[in-house]
Parts: sequence; C-alpha cells; structure tokens
Amino acid sequence: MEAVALRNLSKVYGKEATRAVNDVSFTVNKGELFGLIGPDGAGKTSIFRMLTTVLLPDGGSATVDGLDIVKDYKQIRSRVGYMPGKFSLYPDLTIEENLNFFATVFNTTVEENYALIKDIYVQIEPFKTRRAGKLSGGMKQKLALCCALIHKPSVLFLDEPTTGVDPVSRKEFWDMLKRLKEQAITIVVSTPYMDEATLCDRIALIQNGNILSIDTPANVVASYPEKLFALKAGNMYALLQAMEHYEHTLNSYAFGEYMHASFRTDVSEVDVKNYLQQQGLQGVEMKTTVPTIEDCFIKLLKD
Ligand SMILES: Nc1ncnc2c1ncn2[C@@H]1O[C@H](COP(=O)(O)OP(=O)(O)OP(=O)(O)O)[C@@H](O)[C@H]1O
Repeated sequence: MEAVALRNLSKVYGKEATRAVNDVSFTVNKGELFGLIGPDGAGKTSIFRMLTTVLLPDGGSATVDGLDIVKDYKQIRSRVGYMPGKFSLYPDLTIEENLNFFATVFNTTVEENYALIKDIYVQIEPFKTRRAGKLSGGMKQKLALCCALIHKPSVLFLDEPTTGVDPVSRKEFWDMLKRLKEQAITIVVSTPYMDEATLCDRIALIQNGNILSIDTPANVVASYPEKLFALKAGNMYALLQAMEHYEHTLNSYAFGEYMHASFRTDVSEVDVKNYLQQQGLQGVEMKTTVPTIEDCFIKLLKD
C-alpha cells in the first residue's frame, strides 16, 4: 500500500479564486524519501497542510496511511509528524520542555521513543535548558524535527526544513533524513533548493499548483532532451543578450558563473563561437555540460 496518495487534489483561495493546488495527483511509497520541489508560491505548503489535515481541500481526495484526509483526520493526526515551514515551537519553553510537551500531547514519553531521536537530540542536549526562541536556526530545526518525531510517526512531512539554514546544517539535516529513512519512516519533504532534490528517492517538480514532472532525480535529468552547453565570456551581460538573439537558440539563461544554452538544431561550437565573435564578444569559453535538476526545471517551465 502507498503511504500517501493524492487524487486530483485542489485548493482554491479567496475571491480571486487562486488555484494554489490544481488537480494534483501522485503517490508516495512506504519508506520512500519523496521531495516536492518548487519555488515560493508553487503550492507546496498548501499540499502539506491538506495532507496533515490542517486545511480542507476544495477538490479531489487524498489518503495518508490508507486513511482519508477529510473523514479520518483524527487518526491521521496521531500517525503523522509535521514540521511546518515557519518555526512552530514554543519560544518561551526550553528545548527539554518543548520536547516533553509534544510527547505528552501524543500520549507518549521522550523515553519511550528516545532511540528514534537520539542521533539528533544529542546534538542539542547540551543546551536543553535554553529557551527555543534563543536557539540558532540549525538548532531550532533539529529541535523541531525531534518534536515531529517524538510520537514515532509513520509518515513525516517536512515543509522547507532547510530554508534559511546554513550550508553545513543543511548537509547534516539531509544526513539525518537518510538515517530516519533506514528506520522505515516515509518522508515527504519540500524544498526550493534544487541541489537537495538529488538526495530524494523520487521528486515531484511543482510550479503554480501544477506538477510538471514526477520521477527519480536520475530519470528527470536523463530525460533532458537536448545537448546542453555552458558558456562564459568577459562580458556576461553581452553574452546573454547575444545568445538570446541567436537564431538557433532554444533556451538560454544565466547559471552561476556561466550561462547555459541549448539549440533547436545541431549547431557546432565553431558556429556559435563565430557568431559570438561577429557580435563583438571576446574570450568566449564553451563546453558541453550535464543538465542538473535546475536545468530540467527551467526547461519544463519554458515548454
Ligand atoms: N491563506 C491564503 N489565502 C490566499 N492565498 C493563499 C493563502 N495561502 C497561500 N496562498 C497562495 O497560494 C499559492 C501557493 O502558496 P503555498 O504557500 O502553498 O506555496 P509554497 O510553495 O509553499 O510557497 P511558500 O514557500 O512561499 O510558502 C501562493 O500564490 C500563495 O500566495
């Protein structure tokens, strides 16, 4: 049985009838680490809030652990762990008090499920008498994860857990998720960071409430249809402009210190360099490059 299943799930907000989530369907297998990848406003939080029974859908249906998100909301609440995007702990309670509070609410004790949080908790335990509001971003995130895990959920929903967290803590956090996965907990995680997408078993790319693609990160990348090039020149702005106006260009955009470009036809590097020289560009570097998830996302958006 799937751990999570969405069937044409929709959410519409306000008078303007914004379709924040538009007929979204996908399933998450038991024990999978599944990523919802998309920019701000894509609809990730709305999906999480519906799946954790905090928000009612306006269309379609969904199940978590085989339970209906509308009819069986009470049972779902006792089975899922939810770490919302915004810091949701009690800032005036200490680390220890927050954890005990969440354990009590779920009718359990910290001792009962300590094995599950131990790896994470030992890192913040030295500060256990510190108030949650006074913790660093990375520590707050670890405490929030402990609180979401303390009742041993079967499905864990993590909404942008690494947003605003430093790169070292981000890496540590993903290492923790891998260890949790080994404990057979299904994890659904959202992120706007494309590099984190590659760490998931499968991903759904989402934009404006619509799913653009669902597959393993490797398959998403492998399905990139064109040859992709990385280009660089002394004057990057002029390079971007010139490539945008090149008759063979299909897609072109800035990408870190390079720009990426793909072509409608099978043009050679010599053709492109000749064209750029005619446009007055000097010191042009051009090489083929392997598409990343971000390139795939950009391609899907432009198509
Ligand atoms: N309560 C609300 N009332 C009106 N519009 C809303 C409400 N909540 C979300 N929206 C709109 O719905 C769309 C999807 O928002 P949602 O928060 O689900 O996206 P997201 O991918 O989680 O992005 P973010 O990271 O910014 O939260 C956005 O256009 C947002 O402005």
